[in-house]
Amino acid sequence: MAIEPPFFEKYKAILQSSANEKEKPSTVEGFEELELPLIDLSHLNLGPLERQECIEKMGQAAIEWGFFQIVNHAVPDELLNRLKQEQIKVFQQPFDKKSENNFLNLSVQSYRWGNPLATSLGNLSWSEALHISLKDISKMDEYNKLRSTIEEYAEKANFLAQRLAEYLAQNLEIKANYFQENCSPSSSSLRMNRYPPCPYPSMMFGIIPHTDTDFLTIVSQDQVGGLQLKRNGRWVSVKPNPKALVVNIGDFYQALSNGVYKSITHRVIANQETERYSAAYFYCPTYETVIESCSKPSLYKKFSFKEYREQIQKDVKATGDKVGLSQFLL
Ligand SMILES: O=C(O)CCC(=O)C(=O)O
Ligand SMILES: [Fe+2]
Repeated sequence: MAIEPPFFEKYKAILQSSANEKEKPSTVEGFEELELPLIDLSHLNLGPLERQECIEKMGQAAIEWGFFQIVNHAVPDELLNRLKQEQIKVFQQPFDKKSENNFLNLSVQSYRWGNPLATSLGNLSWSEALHISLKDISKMDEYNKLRSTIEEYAEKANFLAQRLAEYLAQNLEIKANYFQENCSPSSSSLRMNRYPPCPYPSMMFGIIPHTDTDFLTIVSQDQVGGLQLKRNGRWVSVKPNPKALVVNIGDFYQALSNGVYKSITHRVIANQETERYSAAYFYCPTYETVIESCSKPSLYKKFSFKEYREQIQKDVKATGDKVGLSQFLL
């Protein structure tokens, strides 16, 4: 039975009606490949000077790039490899099974593919994902070793995300226990992405341009590449580093830091030959948490995670896109 989602059937009409359009998404230019600022977390344990330098470097990357990569992050390679192997196994299931409502006993829409609301070439995406809200993890089926591996990974990722969020807070006027008070291991989520080879890499994305709805995201990616971020108005490719995890600032940290840290638009380009896997851990507060700028005058209205999500749902329905933080500008 076929494992691939029926991308072609779904996108056929858009592809045909756009066949003569000049306006194609710019997915295959010769993109510059850049190495993200590299933060060696082992420097945090060297001495007070090295520690301060490391924290400042992280803050500077969050200001100037909204992205950085970390090494010596204490998540064992063995665990990351195991997560990827389990991820491969689950995506190799037949499409009919993956798209069942109670697949793995997860909530509806945990398994996602393509862009269900796509109306034009610019918002077609050629990927599938398992988006797991970690509050649902205890009821998830084990399925090989998937659930227990996710549990193990989520614990490490949560610990790491909290530390990163707290170090970043030290450069700003954010209370030391802010994240401890507002985030819990079950308020975050893990999104496992699979990007199958795409026969139309010049016409569509792996994931369309977006910012992340969270404080920060930790991404583990394989060596295929394809992640791009918008930097100074241009798309640049992130050079994969087998030793590093990628970290990016999300909308909530941008709001909390009053625009100092940047939630940068990023995307994944499609690849004609090679399948790609990634896993993104979204470090989020509880739904009720109200996010408010840490300094005055505030750029943004205060909002709860719940309100933010509802606004996204409204905007996606109306415009096909999430709009995001600009909806909350004062
Ligand atoms: O696959 C990647 O490298 C990034 C994925 C991503 O941006 C996301 O899941 O939000
Ligand atoms: Fe993302």
